[in-house]
Amino acid sequence: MADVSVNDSAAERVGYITRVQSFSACHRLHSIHLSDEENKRVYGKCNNPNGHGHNYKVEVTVRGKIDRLTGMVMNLTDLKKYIEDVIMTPLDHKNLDKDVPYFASVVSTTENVAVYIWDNMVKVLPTNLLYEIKIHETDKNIVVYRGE
Ligand SMILES: Nc1nc2c(c(=O)[nH]1)N=C([C@H](O)[C@H](O)COP(=O)(O)OP(=O)(O)OP(=O)(O)O)CN2
Ligand SMILES: [Zn+2]
Repeated sequence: MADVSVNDSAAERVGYITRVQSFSACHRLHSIHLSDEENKRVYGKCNNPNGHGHNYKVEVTVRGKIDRLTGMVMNLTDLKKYIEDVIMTPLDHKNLDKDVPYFASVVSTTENVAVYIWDNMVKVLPTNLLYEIKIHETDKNIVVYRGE
């Protein structure tokens, strides 16, 4: 009798799975490549030396074959652990510009936060699995990075 517990379709199925994680951090938009005047003009209120905070919401999406035996693209419990190591430990309740060495020379826009998370997530995930980092900086400001 056929084993009905596995997906025995001949076609290979590809799935996208996402885990959402929130973290809180403060920052100031300030580029070391611009003068003080240019920084004020480009970043406006976000260049205020006192900085400001966000409750960031990050969506980490992986894309891959749905394993016929396990029924998973990858185990979400493993993804949760990677997110803890790559996002929560270095970024949560931190001053991005002062506490995260990467942002000493890279301006902490949400685009660059997404690149930072991407670059560190690809180091720990199985090859070619990471598909997208989406960050909700505020309810209205959303950034997507796909490694391009
Ligand atoms: N391309 C980018 N532009 C801006 C970024 C960024 O990361 N990438 N960041 C900021 C500021 O840091 C700040 O987050 C924006 O704050 P604000 O405009 O106040 O946010 P809202 O749009 O949600 O505020 P509302 O006043 O409710 O519209 C600026 N630009
Ligand atoms: Zn900001």
